Amino acid sequence: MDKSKRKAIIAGNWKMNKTPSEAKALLTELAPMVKDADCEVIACVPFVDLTVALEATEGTNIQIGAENCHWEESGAFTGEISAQMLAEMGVPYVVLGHSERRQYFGETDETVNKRTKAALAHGLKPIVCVGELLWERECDITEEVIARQIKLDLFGVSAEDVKKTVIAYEPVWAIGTGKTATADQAEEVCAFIRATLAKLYGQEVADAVTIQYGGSMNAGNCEELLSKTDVDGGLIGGASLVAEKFQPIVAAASK
Ligand SMILES: O=C(CO)COP(=O)(O)O
Repeated sequence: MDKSKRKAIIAGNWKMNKTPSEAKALLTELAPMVKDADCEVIACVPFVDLTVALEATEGTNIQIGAENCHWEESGAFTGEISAQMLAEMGVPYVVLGHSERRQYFGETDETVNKRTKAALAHGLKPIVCVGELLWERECDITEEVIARQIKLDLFGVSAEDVKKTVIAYEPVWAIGTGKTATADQAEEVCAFIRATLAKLYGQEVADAVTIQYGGSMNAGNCEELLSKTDVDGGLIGGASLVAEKFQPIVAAASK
């Protein structure tokens, strides 16, 4: 399938940044700057910012996402937020399996899989993050690691649901380090992800899935990264926290 037929998605992942008042200010500033975007624009924000973010973006083309969700609907899981709760709020997207969750909060492929299924069951679109550590790249097992994550994270997810799922390729060594994967490195792995999806679900499904690159994407490097055949968008951390830094990435994806 021609890349132009896939919807490009530029998503900010704010991580643990922005209080509710700061969230409102950023989204209010950003909305007019991206109103003519020819791609999907998403801001994934801390749970406590969701209400204000949904209000501030009402009637705009910015969609809101959460940064995680639990797989149970409710229960004795102190500190957790369920997919059902997010769905009732009207949150359309949720980031799952981010490397920071895997690294610092014990997230495993098994729990990413459970969260992904719960999100889909409640009509949320998951942005499932995969990516290799530096030593895994140096040991030349990047493809092995990525194939394993894709297979386990999507285990038991139907082809129809995979089409609603966004995959974000985020090499862990490129996150917040200022060290970006080259466009060729990003393309190589994003193409490998699509080939893995094709093996599991068939080419038609694989061709329909949006695959993002994430890891120090910014105004200076986004154009080359986004020009690649299998890179359909970006998941952006640092550069999503300032409207003037995020807007050029949206503009590059809209070309
Ligand atoms: O982790 C990321 C997005 O989820 C990338 O973060 P940076 O853009 O800050 O490297």
